[in-house]
Amino acid sequence: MAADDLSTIISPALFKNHSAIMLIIDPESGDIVQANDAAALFYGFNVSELEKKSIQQINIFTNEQVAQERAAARTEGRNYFVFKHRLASGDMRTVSVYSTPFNVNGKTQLLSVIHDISSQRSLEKELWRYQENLEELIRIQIGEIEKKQSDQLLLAIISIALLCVLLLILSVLATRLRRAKRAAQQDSSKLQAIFDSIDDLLIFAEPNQRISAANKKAQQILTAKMPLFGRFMYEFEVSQTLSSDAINEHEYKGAEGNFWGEYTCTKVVDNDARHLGSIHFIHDISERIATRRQQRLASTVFATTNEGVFVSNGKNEIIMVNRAFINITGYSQDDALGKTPSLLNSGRHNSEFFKAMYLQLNTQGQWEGEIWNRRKDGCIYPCWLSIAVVFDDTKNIEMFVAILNDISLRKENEQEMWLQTNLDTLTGLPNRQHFYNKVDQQMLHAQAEQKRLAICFIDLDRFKSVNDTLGHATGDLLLLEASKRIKACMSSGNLVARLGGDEFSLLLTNINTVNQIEHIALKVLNALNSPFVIAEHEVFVSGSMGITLYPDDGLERKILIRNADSAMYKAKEKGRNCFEFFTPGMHEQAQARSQLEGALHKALSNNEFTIHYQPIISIDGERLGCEALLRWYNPELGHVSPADFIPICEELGLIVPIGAWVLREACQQASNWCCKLDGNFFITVNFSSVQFVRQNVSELVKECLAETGLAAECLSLEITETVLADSSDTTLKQLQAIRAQGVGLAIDDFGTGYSSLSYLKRFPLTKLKIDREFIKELPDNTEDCALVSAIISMANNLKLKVIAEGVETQEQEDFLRNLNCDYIQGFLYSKGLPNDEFELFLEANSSHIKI
Ligand SMILES: Nc1nc2c(ncn2[C@@H]2O[C@H](COP(=O)(O)O[C@H]3[C@@H](O)[C@H](n4cnc5c(=O)[nH]c(N)nc54)O[C@@H]3COP(=O)(O)O)[C@@H](O)[C@H]2O)c(=O)[nH]1
Repeated sequence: MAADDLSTIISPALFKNHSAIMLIIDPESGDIVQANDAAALFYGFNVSELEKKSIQQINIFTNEQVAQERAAARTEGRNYFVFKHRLASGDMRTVSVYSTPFNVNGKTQLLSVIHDISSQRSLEKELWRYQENLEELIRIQIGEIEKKQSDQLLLAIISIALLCVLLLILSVLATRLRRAKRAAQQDSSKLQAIFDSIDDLLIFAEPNQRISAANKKAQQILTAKMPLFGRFMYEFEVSQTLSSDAINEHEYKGAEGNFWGEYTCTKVVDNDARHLGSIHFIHDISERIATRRQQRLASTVFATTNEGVFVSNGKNEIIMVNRAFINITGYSQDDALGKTPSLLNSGRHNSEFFKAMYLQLNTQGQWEGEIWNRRKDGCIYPCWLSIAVVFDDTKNIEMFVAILNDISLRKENEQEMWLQTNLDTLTGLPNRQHFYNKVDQQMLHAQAEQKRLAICFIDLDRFKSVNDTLGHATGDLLLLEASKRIKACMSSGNLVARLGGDEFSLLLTNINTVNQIEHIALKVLNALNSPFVIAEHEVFVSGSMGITLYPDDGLERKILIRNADSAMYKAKEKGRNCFEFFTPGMHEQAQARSQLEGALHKALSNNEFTIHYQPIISIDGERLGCEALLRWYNPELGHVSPADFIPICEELGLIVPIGAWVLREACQQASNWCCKLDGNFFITVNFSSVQFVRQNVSELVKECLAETGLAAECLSLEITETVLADSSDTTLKQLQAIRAQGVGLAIDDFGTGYSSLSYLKRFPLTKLKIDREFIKELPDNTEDCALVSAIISMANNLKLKVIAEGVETQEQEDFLRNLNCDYIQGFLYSKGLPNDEFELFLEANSSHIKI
């Protein structure tokens, strides 16, 4: 390493005045940069002359000789060189030169210290010459001595010498052989090292393809730990397409599975052109082949996938689109290339949307989401877009790869599914599930906003009758119309749902005052109370509404729903067509109803029913009959009025078995009494419209008459107008079949339902019962008087017998007698009586009766 500058080696003064010959030489040019006084003295030039010369002008060695000397010094481990320098006088001097490098302004220079070793060399030569002479002299003397030795000894010596020479030659030969062998081994190792450093498979195979040499890579790849030598090249070929002299791509069997190689084969021949074998060179291209396959696969996928793919460059200009992209967007390749993806912009998303998208692409390298795009034809469609950013080595965006899926169909299906799950198919209103979800959602909102909600349950009054009598199709139309009316009463933000059957519910939000709720409730009830014209029928229904408030009445949806239900039942109890706000007591009532329902299910099998018989007496007192009235006594509930439990039996369908039981029992009793009164007796049995819809009443009647032996003429069925309102042929046929048996048909509660005079003509009726509502205020209420009078006169015209029920006073009886009413039924004579009591009544009154 060079010293920093000359002064670190020697001071300028010391250099100048030192007795040693010193030169500073530029090693690149050989120029003598500086010489000291001792140098000037030695070379015979003054200092300035010396400093204009180059060392080559002084050193008489040629460049080759200088190089040889440098090499000799290196080999001998010398730190000096021996050169021959020419002096100004022309004399030659053998010098030893010690050179030390140092830096001047970053440039290396040499400080050379020169010793004149000419005299030392000549002395050495002299000494050598003397030595040689001495040795020669000794050799001559020895030769003379030897000459004097005997011939035998000479011969022996010669023999031994010859032997030694021979041994020497042999040993030299052996040494040379060893060296040659070692050299050969070294050469072989070097060659092997070179071969092994090659990262491809290099195999030498004999003409018969037998492998005789291979590099490390070939060994590793082809057989791993097993020896490769002795195996044949063809053992590793997968196909027989190996070409002997062309670069080709082939598949090979490797130790760890097949691999692909680029194959080259070179024939090796000797000087006589004899084929010695071949060098097989295999470059592993498995990765290239895999990449190529992947690229092929990717381009096939790109071309054939159903997902639209487009690629844009760093400037976001589209540079590639696939077929699916063209199909989805309607833009051809020419339309799209060079444009930015804003070509697809639908205008549905604001700039914030795209800002967020590109921010995520820049920071996270990918974005995906739902987006609305516009096709070339202008149509807007939803897609699922996935964009991936490809960054270059300097982390700049090189391209965007976007995959576009048209999800219109999926959306439609989702929408369809959503509709099916959340909307009522008949009315299109939100269904129960959707309503519950909305309640949950609005409760959270109301809680956060400190607002009040109202949940209103609406049950259509008498809907069941309409459904049972006019049929389900009409019932459906009624529900549809009712839903429209309710909806029309709602302001935005409020929700109407159909919970099922004839139950609707309202979710009123942003409620500030109870008045607001009452206003809406009245509006809805009024809308429902107006007549409906459904399939040419004028139908009258109304609504009963239960209202509960959040958070006042409960904090949980389940509780609020239960409250609204209880309040709705209360409204029903209060006479329908009204609304009720929930009160805590209602819950107990709802529980009571549930208890009632449970008990009703077991009442028949528990023999809890009995029948009371209420006398019906002809106005002239000559004929006697009775109405069978069902009574229920439950050990826990006590006596329950039929007005309470019959509607529930109808709702639950229990009226069918219970009604059949009543008919059988009544016929049985009436059969006895008929016998006693010699056939001059009749009994009326109530039948609900539900019974006509759910069973064949005519058949039931036939069976009961047959079983009990009651004459058909002694039996009348009391049916309500709802039975007649059923326009279906089945009911009519049943009624005709009943009449055909000789059984009478009385229309009950006339004037309260869908009173239509056409019923009276159309159906084979025999009696008409005026409802006690019209009798109650006789004879004071002139309107009722006129009505009852008209009903009796009309019935007379139609040849129908008239029974006035609910007659409690003599005045009422007198009024009815004057109108020629046929029969009287009411507390004036008797309430409904148990079996034995009715028999007593019969006994007491039969003497008045004409037999
Ligand atoms: N489908 C069936 N319905 C039945 C059956 N048994 C009874 N019912 C119906 O239940 C309703 C209530 O009946 P009930 O409480 O028995 O009342 C009846 C009479 O007690 C009552 N009535 C009779 N006279 C008077 C009276 O002077 N004043 C007065 N306040 N009430 C009186 O009227 C009821 C009979 O009415 P109706 O049937 O319309 O003739 C009732 O609708 C029954 O029909 C059954 O087995 N099946």
